[in-house]
Amino acid sequence: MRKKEAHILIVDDDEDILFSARIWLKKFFTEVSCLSQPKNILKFLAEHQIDTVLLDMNFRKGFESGQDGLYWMKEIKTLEPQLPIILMTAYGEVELAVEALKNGASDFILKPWNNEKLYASVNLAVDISRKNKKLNQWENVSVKTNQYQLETASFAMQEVMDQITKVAPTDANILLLGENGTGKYVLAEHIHELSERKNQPFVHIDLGSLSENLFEAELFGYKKGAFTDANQDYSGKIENAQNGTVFLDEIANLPLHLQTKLLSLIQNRKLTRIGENKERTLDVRFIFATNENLKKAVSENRFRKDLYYRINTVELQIPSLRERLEDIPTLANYFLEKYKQKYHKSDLALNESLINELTTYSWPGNIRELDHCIERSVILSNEKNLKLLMPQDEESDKPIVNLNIEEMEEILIKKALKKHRGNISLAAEDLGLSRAALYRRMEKFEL
Ligand SMILES: Nc1ncnc2c1ncn2[C@@H]1O[C@H](COP(=O)(O)OP(=O)(O)OP(=O)(O)O)[C@@H](O)[C@H]1O
Repeated sequence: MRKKEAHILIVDDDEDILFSARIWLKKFFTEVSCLSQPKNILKFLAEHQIDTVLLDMNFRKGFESGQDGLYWMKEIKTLEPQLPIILMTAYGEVELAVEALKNGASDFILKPWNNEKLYASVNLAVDISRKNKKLNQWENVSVKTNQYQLETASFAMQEVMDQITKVAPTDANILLLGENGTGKYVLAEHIHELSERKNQPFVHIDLGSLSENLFEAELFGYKKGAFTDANQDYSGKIENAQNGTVFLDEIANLPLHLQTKLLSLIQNRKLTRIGENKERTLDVRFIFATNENLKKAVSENRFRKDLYYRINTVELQIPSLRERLEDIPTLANYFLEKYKQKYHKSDLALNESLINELTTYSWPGNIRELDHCIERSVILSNEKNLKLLMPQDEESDKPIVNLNIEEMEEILIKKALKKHRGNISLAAEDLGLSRAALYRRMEKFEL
């Protein structure tokens, strides 16, 4: 079995526990570190990218109240609020478990543990940690890509992957075009991993999920006093990617005046923070993405032509899922395996008729929608039989080729909004879109 790229930290004063947990977890995860003294946790976290912490609750003999563990958990949460922490104790009290979970523990394990359960708990925490890192768009994220299914049987996708292999090791700017959920982020991260910059930061900046008035400060940084709220010097996200890769997502959302500033930055490789005269030399590789038609944006003067030609040194069109139907079985099985493990339903399987059902749907939300569909189906199926819960779509049995995608998108969005009584978050989740992406579409269809 291929090990998952993740760094697990175990903190316990019992060397035997450290030894046996490490041996077991090393089978599944690439890196497992141990600390016997909790006072060293914060320094360790500051120096390493950790995905999950396994933390003992009692470090002092005679003090078995669990308060030590709760104290250290709070300390960790102050430094890294989203880092999943699994607490361990030999004293199985329900109250303690409840208190730990209430205080933000992602799970609670009793010693001596069952190895399978320990693995399942850590594995789930690692997945959550990755999700958090991705959601936290403004943090430096350095997760590896082997948690994805990148092999493809589709000719169109093979072409994309071939080009990626060629261009990834260079510093060429790359523009990834494709609908929402086609895997542009996944591919950007893959490109970074194939490049010489792989051990440097990979910084994802999503211009679709940020308010426009934060763009400049967040991208370029500022000097203390540059504007009312600038209480201290602040390095922008682009600067934070020094020596690494910046993935600038939803680039079409960048307003014209910042397009000019970005163009100058890409051309001159010099960055000036807001309110500063000093130029800082920048060494980063840029990857851009959008689901908009940039050529159209250029023709409508919403996007600078010179910037467009600067960012599309290599332009890759990522096919939608309905254009790569041959990948649906592999992707669906990949997600099924993931969720079988997560929800402890090892007997579920996809048969031919279920695969057929999957391939006759049009997947407007692409891989993200397929992912959610399989997760929902696993959760709601009984232990033995997988029942597919396809996205609600009366149109799904019509031949795909004759359908107008735009119209279908609109129908689906209306349905999702109706189903969830206008709740944007739930509708977006159901559709496999981000909230920002759903808002953009609602604007487009004037809903
Ligand atoms: N090759 C893949 N293997 C496994 N999961 C994938 C793959 N490609 C995409 N996914 C999953 O599908 C979802 C959408 O992928 P991603 O965020 O990369 O798409 P995107 O094109 O950047 O979407 P958006 O434009 O909405 O931001 C994610 O949950 C991602 O993990």
